[in-house]
Amino acid sequence: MKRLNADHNPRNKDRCEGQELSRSGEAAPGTQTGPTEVCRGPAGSSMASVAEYYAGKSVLITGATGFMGKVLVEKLLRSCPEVKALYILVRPKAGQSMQQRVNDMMKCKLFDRVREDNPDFHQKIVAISSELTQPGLAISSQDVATLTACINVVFHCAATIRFDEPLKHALQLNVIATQQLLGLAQQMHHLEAFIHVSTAYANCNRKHIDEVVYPPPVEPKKLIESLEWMDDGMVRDITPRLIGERPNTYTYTKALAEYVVQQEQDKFSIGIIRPSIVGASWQEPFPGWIDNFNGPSGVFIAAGKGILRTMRANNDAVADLIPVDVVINLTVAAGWYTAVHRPKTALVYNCTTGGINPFHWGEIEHHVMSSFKRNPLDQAFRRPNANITSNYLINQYWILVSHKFPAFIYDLFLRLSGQKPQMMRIFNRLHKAIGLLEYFSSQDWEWGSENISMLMGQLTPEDRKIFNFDVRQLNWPEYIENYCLGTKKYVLNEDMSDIPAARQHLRKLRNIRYTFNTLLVVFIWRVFIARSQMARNIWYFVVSLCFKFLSYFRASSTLTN
Ligand SMILES: CCCCCCCCCCCCCCCCCCCC(=O)SCCNC(=O)CCNC(=O)[C@H](O)C(C)(C)COP(=O)(O)OP(=O)(O)OC[C@H]1O[C@@H](n2cnc3c(N)ncnc32)[C@H](O)[C@@H]1OP(=O)(O)O
Ligand SMILES: NC(=O)C1=CN([C@@H]2O[C@H](COP(=O)(O)OP(=O)(O)OC[C@H]3O[C@@H](n4cnc5c(N)ncnc54)[C@H](OP(=O)(O)O)[C@@H]3O)[C@@H](O)[C@H]2O)C=CC1
Repeated sequence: MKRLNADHNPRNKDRCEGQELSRSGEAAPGTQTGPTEVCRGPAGSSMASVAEYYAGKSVLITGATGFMGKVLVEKLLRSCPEVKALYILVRPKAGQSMQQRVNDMMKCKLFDRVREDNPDFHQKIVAISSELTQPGLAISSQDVATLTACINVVFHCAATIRFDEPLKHALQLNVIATQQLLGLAQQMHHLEAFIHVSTAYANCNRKHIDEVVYPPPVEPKKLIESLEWMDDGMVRDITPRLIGERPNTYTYTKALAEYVVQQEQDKFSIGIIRPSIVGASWQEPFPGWIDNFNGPSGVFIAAGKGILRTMRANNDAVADLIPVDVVINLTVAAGWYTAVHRPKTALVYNCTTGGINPFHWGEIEHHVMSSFKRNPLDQAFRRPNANITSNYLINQYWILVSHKFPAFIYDLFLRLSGQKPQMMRIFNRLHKAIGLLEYFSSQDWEWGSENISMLMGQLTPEDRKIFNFDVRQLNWPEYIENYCLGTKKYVLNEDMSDIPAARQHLRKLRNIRYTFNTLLVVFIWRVFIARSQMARNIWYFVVSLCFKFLSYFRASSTLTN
């Protein structure tokens, strides 16, 4: 297995150095001039603003139907209205044709602001049928000809982000499809920038992660060749050995993908975006937009519904959440910078919050819980009251008491009333999902961010507002509040006017709990205390001790007064 030497990947900052941001958030003076020796030299439009650059350009986007891809499409259409066309690679899925899927996507609320500005925005979107796991990405030769003739910028967002993906499939999509897309990009006559979306956790086996492509855990070509002849069982058996310290095939294959992208840096200008845990939008197109259960969103929802009551996480570890609009603003700006300044080597951007505006899992827990108490989700199973702990045994205890026991009682009730039990099944799925997330919520990482600072320094003051990725301005409590409301409105499609009824439901649940606790005390009394002389003696002893303490404290407080 050939291993690459880290020294062969000199740090980007040495070659394309920018200036650090001043504390006020403004770029230091003089940063408008792009780096010189480190770049191929600015292209003709070097002084153009971001929107001016994209005017008249044709852009190719993979993963446009996904969470981040949709936000990217929306942002380009809204903030770069003169963009010529957005070519999106889409596959038919779940019985829907490619075109149906694109039509549905454009009807989505996310596009309301674009629709207001330009009701004909759909004319700029050109859907190309493509299944990324197929040879040649399953793009027709006619479409290949169109793309190679007109594309100026490529944004590669598509990936499998599942943490339980079998290695072969993750490799096929995250690495081989990326290689194929790079092959297509090489044929593009007018390509100015190739932007690859990676993850900040691609190198989560390291504690400090700089903005460099690290040597891959294995030479991708060799791994692809080896896995080709192995059956699924064999691959499953060797996967833990291959991924080593990484927690899943996702982070492993994303690390390999970065390497295959970097290998092409001599052929065209490349940018690699590494977001951390992408959450709901902060500001754009409106606060709190989110459309899936991935990452923390599913955890927040499960906690808001009163299903999740305990989870293993470190209260003091940094929760490196990054709003989706911040990631997309940075991505669009990086596309502009890469095309205009043409850096000689692939520039990596660690798009994270931890080093700049840290917030911790303990604080997230507090704000999520208080937000869902103020604005409850509909039909909660129990009152939202989740706690995180880093202690394995304490977590197991609460799983038993607060998850399994209520699930058992509820399923018993369902069975007795002739319905199908379901709660235990829901908890089993939830435990599997949170088990896969615990790795990320139990520790923290440090990320370098020199290229982010450099990029911010390159933007005009106006572009810094339009493509804002300065997370120092992020107010976490406000963001978390909007995030929780966003899960209610956009993921669960719950009506905000039903909040009073949801609050009433929580009051009902509280009363049920009080009644249940009272009945439990009476039951314990009847079974143990009323029936056994010894239990009664212990009970009287404890009660008299309490009285003695009380009268002692009362007497001593009267004396001191
Ligand atoms: C205690 C409360 C207070 C909160 C404070 C503490 C919070 C700690 C949170 C910690 C979060 C840490 C997050 C770390 C993330 C690291 C990110 C690395 C960054 C990235 O680059 S990748 C993006 C992240 N990727 C993911 O999150 C994917 C993870 N998901 C999976 O791998 C699979 O979905 C999973 C979990 C294995 C489940 O697989 P499966 O059982 O096969 O289910 P499906 O995925 O097919 O889903 C079926 C169906 O269910 C919906 N769904 C999924 N998850 C949930 C959920 N949690 N709750 C409810 N419903 C859920 C899913 O949307 C599907 O619905 P369909 O309608 O599409 O069928
Ligand atoms: N979400 C997060 O927290 C983070 C995400 N990232 C990275 O951001 C990128 C986007 O992630 P996100 O938007 O959240 O992911 P999603 O799962 O929401 O979107 C994935 C996209 O890839 C497409 N895709 C998947 N498989 C295929 C295929 N075989 N052929 C064609 N298209 C396919 C999906 O299309 P379809 O709709 O047809 O399934 C979808 O458009 C990824 O590269 C991910 O690694 C990085 C850090 C964090």
